[in-house]
Amino acid sequence: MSSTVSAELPDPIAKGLLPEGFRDRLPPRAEAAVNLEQAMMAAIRPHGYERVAPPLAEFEESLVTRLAGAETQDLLRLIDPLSQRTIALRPDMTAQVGRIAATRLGHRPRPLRLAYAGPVLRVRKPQVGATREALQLGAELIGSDHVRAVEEILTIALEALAATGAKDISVDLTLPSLVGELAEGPWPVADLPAVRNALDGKDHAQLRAAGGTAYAPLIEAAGPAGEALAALRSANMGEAFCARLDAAERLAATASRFGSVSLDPTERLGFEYQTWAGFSLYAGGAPAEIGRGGTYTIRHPDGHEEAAAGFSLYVDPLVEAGLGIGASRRIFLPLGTADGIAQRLRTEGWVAVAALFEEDSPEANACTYIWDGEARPL
Ligand SMILES: N[C@@H](Cc1c[nH]c[nH+]1)C(=O)O
Repeated sequence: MSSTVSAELPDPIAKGLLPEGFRDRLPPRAEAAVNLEQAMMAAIRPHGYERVAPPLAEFEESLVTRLAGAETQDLLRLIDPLSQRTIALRPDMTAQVGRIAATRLGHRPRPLRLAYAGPVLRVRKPQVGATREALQLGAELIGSDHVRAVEEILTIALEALAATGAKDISVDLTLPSLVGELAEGPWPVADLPAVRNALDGKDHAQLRAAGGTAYAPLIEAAGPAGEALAALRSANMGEAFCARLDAAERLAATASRFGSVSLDPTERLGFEYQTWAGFSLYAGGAPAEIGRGGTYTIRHPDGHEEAAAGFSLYVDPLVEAGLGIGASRRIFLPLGTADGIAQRLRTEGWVAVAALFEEDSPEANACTYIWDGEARPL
């Protein structure tokens, strides 16, 4: 967190008063979070994404089984006294949107474009400094994971981020399913988990020991997108993977309109259910990742699977970067201010605080103007 922000904003976490990782959003953070949510949703809506509002909790199994590849995660579970079944608080809204798309909106033509915003809750903190309760918002395009669908999703995510006033935007691209597909195709290995671990640590010696020497070029091919893609192209993955690299190049080109782009083809942390494409978004001054997205697969009740692409953005890191704090002009109206003045000023965009008692003061109400027949700066 930058020093200017921490000087302006009181400490977000009330230690000991709330469980670890939970917070009260105080002024001006609470308002900033709402402003940022509105700015981002306003950027998403004109692309045709209709809002859905799934519930805060639902049956555990539907949260964990809806998306193919999603690992059983730690969920905050409770027994519902009414149904006597285990329900869980949502850690992420994408699976809920997947459930809605596969069931109640299963009859709607594809692609189906849905947007959402609301709190999510994780049992563990995802990153240093991050909270367990987060305000998540996003958009999901259901019915395709074509590169064009991902280009649309990535563009909207970045437009939404830019709409908050965020500066120094950067995008990390990843290819979450690449290693698994190479293992099933041109580069077979005996112990895939060991190879994945070595790639996570970018550890050449461990990679050799795991029998994954063929994968060494993937460690080198991480960095600025242009160079990383060139390195991947010379890694001899075979014809079948050329189209994948062309697609990654298109995504890099899309993202480069908004900021700097890097590629790490083996990054998988936080991409448990994403398939061929994944991305993380960052902005200057924000202490944590702002969002993530990519392609994934929804399981329908009849067993068939449907491709989708989407993104989620998290509001709190942007608040920590000092964004969303509206510069409202606050005016103090002393006792006896004529009727109608307050209302007029408020419709003109002022925050007008009316005195209740003689001893009320502009200072105590954080006002920088006072009304004395006109708005006078203090
Ligand atoms: N919900 C995912 C991101 C995502 C949305 N759609 C696809 N992926 C997350 O927050 O990490």
